[in-house]
Amino acid sequence: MPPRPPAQLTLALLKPDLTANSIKTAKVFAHIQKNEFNIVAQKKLLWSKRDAEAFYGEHRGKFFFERLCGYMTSGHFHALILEKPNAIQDWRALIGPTHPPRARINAPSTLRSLYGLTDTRNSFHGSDAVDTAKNEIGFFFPEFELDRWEEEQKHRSCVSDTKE
Ligand SMILES: Nc1nc2c(ncn2[C@@H]2O[C@H](COP(=O)(O)OP(=O)(O)OP(=O)(O)O)[C@@H](O)[C@H]2O)c(=O)[nH]1
Ligand SMILES: Nc1ncnc2c1ncn2[C@@H]1O[C@H](COP(=O)(O)OP(=O)(O)O)[C@@H](O)[C@H]1O
Ligand SMILES: [Mg+2]
Repeated sequence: MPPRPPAQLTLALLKPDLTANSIKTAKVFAHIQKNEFNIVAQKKLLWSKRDAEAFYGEHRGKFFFERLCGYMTSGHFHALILEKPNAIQDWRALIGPTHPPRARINAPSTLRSLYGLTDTRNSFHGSDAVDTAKNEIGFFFPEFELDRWEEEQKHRSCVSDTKE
């Protein structure tokens, strides 16, 4: 049996438009389970404008920054830590390209094509790299012990290696 690739964590958001619709939210959690993501932690929260501007600081000054912050403070939303091998890449692939109208043409089975409304109101977020994921997990889950999780991964891979 080939050794199981190491697990990875990513930060996922189900944005306010989606979270406001409990039927669509339930369908998205079913997609998460079907795609074998383990939900390591989750919380439902409401952002202040300050929170939104801090999280999306890389986009300050872009034409859509104000509408993005307005959107992200328009209601409660779910933040999740998802775990699986290649979690970052797999979650980005599942949610699809940033702009739902284009996703409906180029990536019709992705979550943003299925549930996204407009370029800004695209219903999902996923960390775009390992360092981003680490920062974003710390932003939403400062209480999560990332170092301890990484130690546990090392231990799991040692145990599975000795079983080979
Ligand atoms: N490059 C550029 N694109 C723009 C600008 N204004 C709007 N857009 C794009 O056109 C899309 C639709 O613009 P709007 O009609 O204002 O926004 P909307 O349809 O309410 O959709 P969102 O605001 O994106 O939720 C935006 O999502 C942007 O992608 C702009 O000033 N410059
Ligand atoms: N051209 C755009 N027009 C409207 N909103 C945008 C545009 N580009 C990005 N956004 C909004 O800003 C968020 C962050 O942008 P970005 O990091 O580039 O995309 P992603 O969320 O796919 O990583 C997007 O999820 C979307 O809500
Ligand atoms: Mg991004």
